[in-house]
Amino acid sequence: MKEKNIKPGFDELRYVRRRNRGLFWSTGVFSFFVNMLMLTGPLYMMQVYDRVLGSRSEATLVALSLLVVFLYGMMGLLDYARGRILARAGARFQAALDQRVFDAMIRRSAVARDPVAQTGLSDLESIQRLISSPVLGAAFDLPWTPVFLAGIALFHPWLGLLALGGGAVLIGIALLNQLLSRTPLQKANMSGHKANLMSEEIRTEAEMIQSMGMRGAAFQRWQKARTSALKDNIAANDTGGGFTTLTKTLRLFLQSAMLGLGAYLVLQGEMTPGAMIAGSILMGRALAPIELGLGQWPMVQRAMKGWSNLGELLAKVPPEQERTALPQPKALLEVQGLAVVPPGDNKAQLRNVSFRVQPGQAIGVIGPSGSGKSTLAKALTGAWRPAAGTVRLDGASIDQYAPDVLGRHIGYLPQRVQLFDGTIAQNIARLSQEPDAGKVVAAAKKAAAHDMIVKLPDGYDTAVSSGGGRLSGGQMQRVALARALYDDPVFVILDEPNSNLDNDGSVALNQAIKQLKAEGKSVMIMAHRPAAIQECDLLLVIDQGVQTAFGPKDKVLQEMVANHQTIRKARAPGGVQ
Ligand SMILES: Nc1ncnc2c1ncn2[C@@H]1O[C@H](COP(=O)(O)OP(=O)(O)OP(=O)(O)O)[C@@H](O)[C@H]1O
Repeated sequence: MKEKNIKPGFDELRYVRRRNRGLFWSTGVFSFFVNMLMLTGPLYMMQVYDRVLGSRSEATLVALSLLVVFLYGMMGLLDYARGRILARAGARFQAALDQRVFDAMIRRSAVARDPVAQTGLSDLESIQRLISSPVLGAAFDLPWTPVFLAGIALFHPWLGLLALGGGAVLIGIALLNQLLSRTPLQKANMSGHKANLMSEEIRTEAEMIQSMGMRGAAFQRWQKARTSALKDNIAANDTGGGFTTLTKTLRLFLQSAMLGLGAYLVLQGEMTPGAMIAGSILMGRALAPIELGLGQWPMVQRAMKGWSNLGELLAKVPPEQERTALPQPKALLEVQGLAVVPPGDNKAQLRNVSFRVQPGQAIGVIGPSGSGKSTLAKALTGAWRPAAGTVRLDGASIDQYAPDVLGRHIGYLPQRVQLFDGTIAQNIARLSQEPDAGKVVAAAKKAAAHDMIVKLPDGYDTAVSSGGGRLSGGQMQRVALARALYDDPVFVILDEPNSNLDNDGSVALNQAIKQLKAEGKSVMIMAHRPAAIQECDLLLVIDQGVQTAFGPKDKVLQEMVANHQTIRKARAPGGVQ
């Protein structure tokens, strides 16, 4: 099958699995020889009991023993090689899909709150772990179970019957185990995942928890989640553990039963003692893969769930189409009839918004809290997809740009600034491992952050964390502004850019906006404070998700003042009620 004909979802997983076919075939061939060599033990026993002990020949014993050492050595080597092949098959499977799953997780999480998007990478890892584990080796051994059972029947039909009956009971137990332990295991996995997420959240918010005296409450919350995860885990263990013990006990019993029945047949003169011992060993070998699989069932179950989650996730998020590269756009933004529904919500928080920004213009977006300003910013950056209407940059709708390319054209300073673990330079260069120093410094200078950064002990190489590390709120905001201006975007969206800035910071910000305008770029500023819209030419007013005014700033402000006065007069004594 050609790569382009693959349907997104399970087909992609199967395709990658098929690409490992060569490795699986060699595992199969190795398994054939390993299982053939498994006969070494039983055959040796037969020879020792029936030949050596009968003939009392020490030379035969020595020769047989040397042969056995060689054969076991070969078996060990082949088994080891098989393990190495499977480890590589698992790693290859993961490497072939990690970028695709990573992208799908991010793209899905940006548009919906979907549980399958939360666990994508760990689902992929659970499949990799299963492929690399001895359980998959055991799966390759499983086809040999009936062969070994048939081999036992060759010693004596009664022994064969016992082996067959025992094998059937064990397979029945395995099926019952799958049926009964699936739900508890899935529940345990889910509650464990929830508890881990919570502890991660508590860890990242440690400072706030400490400063607000929330440690006890946070512990209780986490403890509740952990207790429920432990309870689910114990329930799953009780079910799975019961089956594992049952299998082990039954296997031991069957091996002894085989000896007992064998001894009876020897007494009847129907079999040799060597065959009796060999039958018992073969029985153990035949049932070993079932026992191993049952013991590791949580891993199998986790991988199966991972496979179904991943298939669902990839089906929901098809790979991105290759887009024809567009030339560097002009800073012309046109929004027409835009409506936005936030991910996980079913109500539009922004409706029928239309405006146009020309190169060299700055537009202010004002409106009360919760009116939809940040929602507009997220739609313009392409993070949230419009439910209706269009957003065009230089004539092309923004989905015609590859997301990474659009990210370079549109700089974005979010309302809630978050940095990433790394240096300031890496953060400004949007996580590039080898930041272009020239571009980083240029962006920092534009954002009036350069002087502040070089005053830090390690300058641009100062390590910061998601919460900012040693940076103050205002310093973080300046670094984030530099990040927004990195690589010369043509359109810059600043969501409450001066919320943490002092007077100097605000002046520097306005200077940066002026410079961007002079370069023919355009800027959008979401603001509460008048100082932030000083450099704006246009004003867009949003109230409860609806555009109530748009036009030149002074005209819109005059209208607002006039409306305000009309309302005041109307409310004043003698006014129209
Ligand atoms: N992820 C989300 N899921 C559901 N609703 C959301 C989400 N984000 C925002 N909203 C809702 O959308 C509406 C607009 O929120 P938005 O953040 O755009 O307001 P804003 O104008 O930026 O407010 P502020 O001035 O306080 O920053 C609010 O009612 C908010 O509850």
